[in-house]
Amino acid sequence: MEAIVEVHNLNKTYKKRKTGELVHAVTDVSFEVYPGEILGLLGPNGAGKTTTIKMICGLLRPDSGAITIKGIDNKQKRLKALKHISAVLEGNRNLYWRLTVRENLEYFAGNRGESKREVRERIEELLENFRLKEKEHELVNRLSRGMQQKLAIAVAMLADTEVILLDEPTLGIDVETSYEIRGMLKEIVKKYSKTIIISSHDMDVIQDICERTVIINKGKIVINDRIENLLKLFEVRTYKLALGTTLTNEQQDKLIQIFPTYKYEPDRYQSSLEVDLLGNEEIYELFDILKLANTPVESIDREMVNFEQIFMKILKGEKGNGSLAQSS
Ligand SMILES: Nc1ncnc2c1ncn2[C@@H]1O[C@H](COP(=O)(O)OP(=O)(O)OP(=O)(O)O)[C@@H](O)[C@H]1O
Repeated sequence: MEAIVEVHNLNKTYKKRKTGELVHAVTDVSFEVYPGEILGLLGPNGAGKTTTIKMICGLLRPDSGAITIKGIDNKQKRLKALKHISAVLEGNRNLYWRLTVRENLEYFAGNRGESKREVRERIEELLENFRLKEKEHELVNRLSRGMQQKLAIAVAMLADTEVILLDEPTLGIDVETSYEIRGMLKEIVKKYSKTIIISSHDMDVIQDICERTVIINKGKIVINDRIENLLKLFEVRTYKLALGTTLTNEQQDKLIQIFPTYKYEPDRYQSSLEVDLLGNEEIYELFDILKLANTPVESIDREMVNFEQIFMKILKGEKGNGSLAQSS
């Protein structure tokens, strides 16, 4: 499948106004986005997500590198390329605060050359899809942040572009509306065959709605992979065991060889032992060690690693189990 957005070796440096110091906001960033995909740009604050999004939607000029949208270079044929993209940027909701929900939709639909009936139908559909119908006559400045964000996305949908860029769409929004927006985005992609690039520092949001994520840290891509693969790559299970007695020195020597990160708290009546296991085989090695002194196991609890822990490991530069993470 051909990519709909291609980003090649982007670089952007800012100069701090006060000190003149250079900030390398984006360094050699390359990735592709495929039609129908929701791609997550994930990274901590200051990672370079907004800068990347602004370069893709033509609001910032890269120092070097290229961006193509549907094969059109956005430097050489800027307007033609940008016709395929709409964006909702964080903190800048592109809405008229003194107009109502419906009036905003009517205003932004106004200059698209559609007939009045077509415009009315589109607006009705968006009001329904974004569950804004009951607030259609409310002034935007009276709406909650979550409602404003839903309207901003609905306005972006009016342009009917294939690609939609969303910068931190759930930031500062209550949990319920955040879930509602996530659900809507999934629906939009399916129903209207859209491609979405979404930036967030929230692992939960990315894991919930994206199939693939590009993780950025300090302006550089550290990983570009399917979330499912990342979960497999870092599949570590922590086993917590309650033991009926203490471990012998020989058992502890063996443990440190096989499970270097193990945690042990001895207690005459009930000791606790925590080990991280990568593969299924290792559990047998653990039982072999316990058998050496016939240590009774009173209970076992298992915890799976979650995407948030994986994200932290990736930021710390860990490579996962066995196969190396790719970074392009
Ligand atoms: N106009 C600017 N002038 C100077 N430095 C800037 C400017 N805009 C961004 N930066 C710096 O560039 C780096 C990347 O910022 P960017 O906003 O792209 O990151 P981000 O991942 O979107 O983070 P956040 O979630 O905090 O917005 C940061 O160190 C930021 O301080």
